[in-house]
Amino acid sequence: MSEVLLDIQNLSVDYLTDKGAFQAVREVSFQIRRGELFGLAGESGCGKSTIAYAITRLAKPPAWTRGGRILLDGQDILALPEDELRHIRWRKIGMVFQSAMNSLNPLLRVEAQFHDVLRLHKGYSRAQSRARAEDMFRLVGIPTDRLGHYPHQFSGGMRQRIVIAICLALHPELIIMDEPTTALDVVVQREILEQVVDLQQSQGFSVLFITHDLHLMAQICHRIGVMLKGELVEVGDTVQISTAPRHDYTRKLWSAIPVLPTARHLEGSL
Ligand SMILES: Nc1ncnc2c1ncn2[C@@H]1O[C@H](COP(=O)(O)OP(=O)(O)OP(=O)(O)O)[C@@H](O)[C@H]1O
Repeated sequence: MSEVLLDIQNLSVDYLTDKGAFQAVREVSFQIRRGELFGLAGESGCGKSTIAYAITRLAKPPAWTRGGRILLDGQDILALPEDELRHIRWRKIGMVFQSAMNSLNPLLRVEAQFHDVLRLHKGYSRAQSRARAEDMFRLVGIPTDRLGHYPHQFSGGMRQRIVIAICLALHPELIIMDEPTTALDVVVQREILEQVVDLQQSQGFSVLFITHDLHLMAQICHRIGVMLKGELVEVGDTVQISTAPRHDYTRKLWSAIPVLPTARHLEGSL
């Protein structure tokens, strides 16, 4: 079994509102191993994104991480000073969110956006950034002569691939994908996720994949955690979660889906 990359221990996050503290995440613990695709499932509002933001420490008030530890490679992210955190964000943890394709700067050619990130985090020259950007474009299947184009010259699916490519350019150990393809049509969604699985296998990074779509999740993840109202009610191998769920709520989630999944059984590949 591979070593643990991310170890979340008893994580609790509140939102401090006028009416008092709302406990959005309560005592959640799970681990993600190196090279593992881990899915976090559960209905809207159960706390999935709150966990994603807590891991990156991008959560802003009124969110308040009340307790717990988030160890990345044994280092507690919650205890790090802000300047050290900046090194970890993007370099060690990459993020692709639902609206990521709109996070590209519309006024800058894509090549320049690669350079901004690579200069800032790796000190790359323009030529080094260009070479890395070309590699990344090849990796996500976009012709390299399109690096000089502006974001609006690409389709939504291609823009999302570009965001993934920029994220991968920094070689992160963990990529958090929060509903990364929800805004795209089903065919493009599938193509991108298949590509993420291929990239994950060739590059070896770990993924925390967040979606309300359990069916989709079961097709790409090795293990799945199921959340209900701020608590993690079940964690298991994808095959177990899809064929023999232990918790009533997991069964309920499956029964809400018309077809049973063909779970991707990747046990042993980790
Ligand atoms: N800024 C905020 N202030 C108060 N409550 C919030 C805030 N942000 C989120 N919440 C509440 O925290 C809970 C968890 O929200 P979160 O976005 O983490 O859920 P989620 O599972 O990711 O849902 P979705 O799939 O809809 O994004 C929800 O009940 C939400 O209403």
